[in-house]
Amino acid sequence: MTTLISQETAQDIDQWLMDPSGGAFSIDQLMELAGLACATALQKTYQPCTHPKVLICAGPGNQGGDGLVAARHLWHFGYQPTLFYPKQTDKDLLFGFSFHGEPRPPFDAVINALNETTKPILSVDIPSAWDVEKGNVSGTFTPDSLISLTAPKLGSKSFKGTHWLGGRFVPPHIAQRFKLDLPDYPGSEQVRVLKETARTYDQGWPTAYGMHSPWISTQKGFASRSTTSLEDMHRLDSESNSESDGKSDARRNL
Ligand SMILES: NC(=O)C1=CN([C@@H]2O[C@H](COP(=O)(O)OP(=O)(O)OC[C@H]3O[C@@H](n4cnc5c(N)ncnc54)[C@H](O)[C@@H]3O)[C@@H](O)[C@H]2O)[C@@H](O)CC1
Repeated sequence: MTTLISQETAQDIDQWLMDPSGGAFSIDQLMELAGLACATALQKTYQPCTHPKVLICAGPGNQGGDGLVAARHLWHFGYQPTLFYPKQTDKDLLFGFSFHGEPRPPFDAVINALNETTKPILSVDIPSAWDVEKGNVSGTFTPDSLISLTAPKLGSKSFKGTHWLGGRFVPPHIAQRFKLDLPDYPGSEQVRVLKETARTYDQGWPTAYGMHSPWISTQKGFASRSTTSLEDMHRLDSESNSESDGKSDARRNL
C-alpha cells in the first residue's frame, strides 16, 4: 500500500530533497524530473494521435515550474502544447501541496473554467482548489486523471480516476526517514500507475477540441508564446471547439 502523506510531510520531504545531506537536488533539477514525470503520465493516458493539443494551466509556485518543463517535454513527445500562465514569476500547473484557503484572483476564475469544461483534465500532485489533506471539500472539479509527485497526498485518498505516481528522485534514505512505502519503478519508467480506470489509454473522449500550437524550444520562446489572460484562455477554448478534426485534447492543471 503506497503511503499517503500530509501537507507538512510533503513540504518536509521537499526540503530534504534539496538539503546537501538529503537528496542534494537543486530546485531546477527536481522540477526537471517532476515535469518529465508529468509529461510521461499525460502521454501514457492521452496519446498524441488522439489528443494532440494540450492546454497547460500553470500557477505561481514550483508546480507552475513543473508545468513549464512538462510543456517542453510534451512538445518533444509530439504534442502541441499551449501554456496559460497568468502570473509569471522568475522561478517558475495551478497549485500543489502548498495550496491553502479559497482560490484568490486570478486563479478563482481559472478554477471556475476548469469546473465548467467537459474536456479531460490531468491534475498534478493534488487537484487545484482541493484541500491537500481532506480532498474535494469545496465541491470543485474532479479531474479525470491525477499524477502525484513523491508520494500521494492524503487528500487524494478518495480519488477514483486514473492515478499515477511520479518520483523516481526520492533516495532510499529519505524514503526510510519518512517511512514511505513506495512502489518500484521498473526499467526506465518515470511513473507508476496506482489506479487505472476504464477510460485510460484513450477509450474515446466525446468532444472535439483543439488549441494553438506554439513552437516551444527555449523557455524564452516558450514564455513569449504563452497566454496570460483568462479571455485568451476562453478564446482558445472556443476556437478549438469550432475545429472539426475529430480530435480531442487533454488539459492539465499544475
Ligand atoms: N518534492 C516534490 O515532491 C517536488 C515538488 N514539486 C512541485 O512543487 C509543488 C509545491 O510547490 P510550492 O510549494 O511552490 O507550492 P505550489 O506550487 O502549490 O504554489 C504555491 C503558490 O500558490 C500560492 N497560493 C497558495 N494558496 C493560494 C490560494 N488559495 N489562492 C491563490 N494563490 C495561492 C502561494 O502564494 C504560492 O505563490 C508540488 O505540489 C509539486 O508539484 C516539484 O517542483 C519538485 C519536486
